[in-house]
Amino acid sequence: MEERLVAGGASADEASLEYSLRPKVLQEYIGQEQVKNNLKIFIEAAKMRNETLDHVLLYGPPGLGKTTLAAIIANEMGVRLRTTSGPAIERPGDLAAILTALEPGDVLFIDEIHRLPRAVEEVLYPAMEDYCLDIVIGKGQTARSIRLELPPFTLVGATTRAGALSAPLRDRFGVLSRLEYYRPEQLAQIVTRAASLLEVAIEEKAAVEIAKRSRGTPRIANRLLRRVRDFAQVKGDGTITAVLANEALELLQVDRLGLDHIDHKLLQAMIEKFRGGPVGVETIAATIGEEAQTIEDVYEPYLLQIGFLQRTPRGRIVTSAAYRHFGMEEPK
Ligand SMILES: Nc1ncnc2c1ncn2[C@@H]1O[C@H](COP(=O)(O)OP(=O)(O)OP(=O)(O)O)[C@@H](O)[C@H]1O
Ligand SMILES: [Mg+2]
Repeated sequence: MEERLVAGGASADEASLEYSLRPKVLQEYIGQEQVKNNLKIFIEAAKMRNETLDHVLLYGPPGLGKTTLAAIIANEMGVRLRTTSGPAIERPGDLAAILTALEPGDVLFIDEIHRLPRAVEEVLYPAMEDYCLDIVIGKGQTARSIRLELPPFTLVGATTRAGALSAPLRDRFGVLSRLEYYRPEQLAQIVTRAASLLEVAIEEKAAVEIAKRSRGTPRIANRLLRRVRDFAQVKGDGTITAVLANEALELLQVDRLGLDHIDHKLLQAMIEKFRGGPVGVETIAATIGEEAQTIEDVYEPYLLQIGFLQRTPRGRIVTSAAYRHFGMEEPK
């Protein structure tokens, strides 16, 4: 897969910068009103009762703020955050080590929780339900199981693929929160906030322009902002004006809906080779030389979201809106 400016996932060198732009409290977290309001109530109630917060599952596309929210939850609860991820926990023993090191009330954040091995998942069930750990000691005839008490803790799981989570695991979360793509006006607010943290002046119209091209995703908004800032520093006096923003985004080849050359390639292949479909994902994948899974997980969600693609039992269809965007005639 090639590197994309409008990819939802984080690039390798982005982590530390993202960290500095992360809101630390719910109040600073823009958008996702429903998720925020729910969490606010659960957090307040748990604090009033002096209990740990119920386990929380955060799911939604990459870059929408799951990791950010996990840190906010720990912060608002006034407890420590321990972070790990599904692929990092290979054996039940790895999880046991993490769980027994927790202190009462801690938030344990497991990113990409759908990638936990099944054997590890099974250790997690009683830990989530009863704060205990069943471990087997010895082998064969002499093997026996002992039960270890754990401190009460809150598990916050994050996943981009809620469907890939097993039902028993999903059922053990008390709070399930789905993050939605952000509206342009919310993204403009996020851009303005990030600009002030980066200490760069930006015109409101420029923030709106960046927001429109950010595919509903704060991570992309912040990334475009940094690229436009570089441009404004070199070409202007440092202030990001609407004119400079537009010029930069044009050069970066992100169109006014945030589509890049990969989206264009995919849609155009469907239009030119298959008269706009219906065409199966496997066939599209073979045509543009990509994995079907990548198309489903990475390329397609935003195109479906803005109504440029439609999913049907017979395959994907390019919609009239997409034809209009490219200024192309739709076949009868
Ligand atoms: N609601 C928000 N308000 C302001 N900034 C946000 C918000 N949500 C996300 N961001 C910004 O977007 C960036 C990406 O967010 P985050 O890393 O939390 O996404 P994620 O959902 O965990 O992505 P992934 O699925 O790749 O792990 C962060 O640096 C943060 O600054
Ligand atoms: Mg994350």
